[in-house]
Amino acid sequence: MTDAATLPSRARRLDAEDPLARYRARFIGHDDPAVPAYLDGNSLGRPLAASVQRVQELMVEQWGGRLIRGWDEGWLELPAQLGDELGRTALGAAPGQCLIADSTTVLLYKLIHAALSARPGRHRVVIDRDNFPTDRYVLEGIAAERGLELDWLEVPYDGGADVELVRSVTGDQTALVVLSHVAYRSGHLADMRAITEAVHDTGALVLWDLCHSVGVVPVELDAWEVDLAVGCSYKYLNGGPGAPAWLYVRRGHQQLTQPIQGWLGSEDPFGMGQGYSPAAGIRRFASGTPPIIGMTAIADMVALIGEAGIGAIREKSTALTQFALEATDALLAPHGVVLASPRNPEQRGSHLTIDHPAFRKITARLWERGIIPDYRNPNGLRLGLSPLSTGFEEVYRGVSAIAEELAGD
Ligand SMILES: Cc1ncc(COP(=O)(O)O)c(C=O)c1O
Ligand SMILES: Nc1ccccc1C(=O)C[C@H](N)C(=O)O
Repeated sequence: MTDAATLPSRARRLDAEDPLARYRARFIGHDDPAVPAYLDGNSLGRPLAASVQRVQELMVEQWGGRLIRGWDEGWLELPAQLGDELGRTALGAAPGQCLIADSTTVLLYKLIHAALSARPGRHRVVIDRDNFPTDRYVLEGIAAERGLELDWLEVPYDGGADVELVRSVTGDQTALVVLSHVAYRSGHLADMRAITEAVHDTGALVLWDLCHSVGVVPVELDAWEVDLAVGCSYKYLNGGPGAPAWLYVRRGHQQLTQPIQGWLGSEDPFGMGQGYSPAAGIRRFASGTPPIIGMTAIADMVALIGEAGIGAIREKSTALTQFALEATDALLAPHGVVLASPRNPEQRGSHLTIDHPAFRKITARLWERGIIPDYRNPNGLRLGLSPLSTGFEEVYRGVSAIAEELAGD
């Protein structure tokens, strides 16, 4: 049992010994006294200072200077180029399988349809009950549209999908399974490799949502034979509010087609001919004009992930959530706070959810103090710890402020 009195000195020591600590200074606002603890990097990551310059260059030199010529001079290739970089640094994906585009919601729509068309004789789809709302809503909509049956995976409140659960709801009628790698609420980290294999044993495809794991949990999409994946870029990829999402389509599935038949996914966009014919390769999963400004900051974070190394990032992420857990046990459990995330660090991503009936009320007071966790209905606070921008003392300041607010409640 951690002694509460030792937490501040332990936090200082962990910061002093942290091999990634020097990267914190690269983020805007990391030392802002008005925000003593930013614990919401899993909703919106901080901006990198490098991105200010990159956006400025884009606007002044490329956009302002080159004008429409910019499209011929590289913009059109950026979604696939940046996708390749992301694949290399964070996803274990060889080039030609990732693309930056649209939002996660739209990519889910495209890839669910694409996958279902690959399994025409099967009429059941699976998703977990606690998946992020957009994943559930999109799948529910498509199931209704295509006359499919939905099988719900009932996951434990403080856990998530595992192989046994997946096996219990899949069979020879299952066309597709849609799961999150790290659960948005509990933070549970699914065994992507084993579950993908179990789904394949039934002949179905699997679509993984990596919103809460990309950039913090290493994955090997190629080696684990993942079919399809999507993720956003505004959490641990620090792309900024509304930055575009990304998709992965395994090379062997790139004969699939998607339903939003836009000109930039066609074989010859500037031929502007009659009738849609999809491009070869990953580009067929694009639809409209790529958001060039919106994807600019992602490039800086992808480069930083490459520099720091995804393995080292995962180590710090685990150390941060472990320290947050110890601080929670020591400072918050006495107030009746309950952990709603896995205790085993191997089974969780980079955030913890903790529950208490007073959390709805005290969140506003915390935000006013610049202590910024996320509130999640009905009783949850999420502590999202972004390994390259969050420090251990920052975690301590956050958890002790929560304890103060609970004590004063
Ligand atoms: C697991 C997951 N999927 C999807 C989304 C959101 O999708 P979109 O970027 O389309 O809003 C989020 C968070 O916003 C998420 O956590
Ligand atoms: N995109 C957002 C826009 C506004 C507020 C929050 C978000 C989030 O990303 C929420 C996050 N996906 C979650 O797991 O709760």
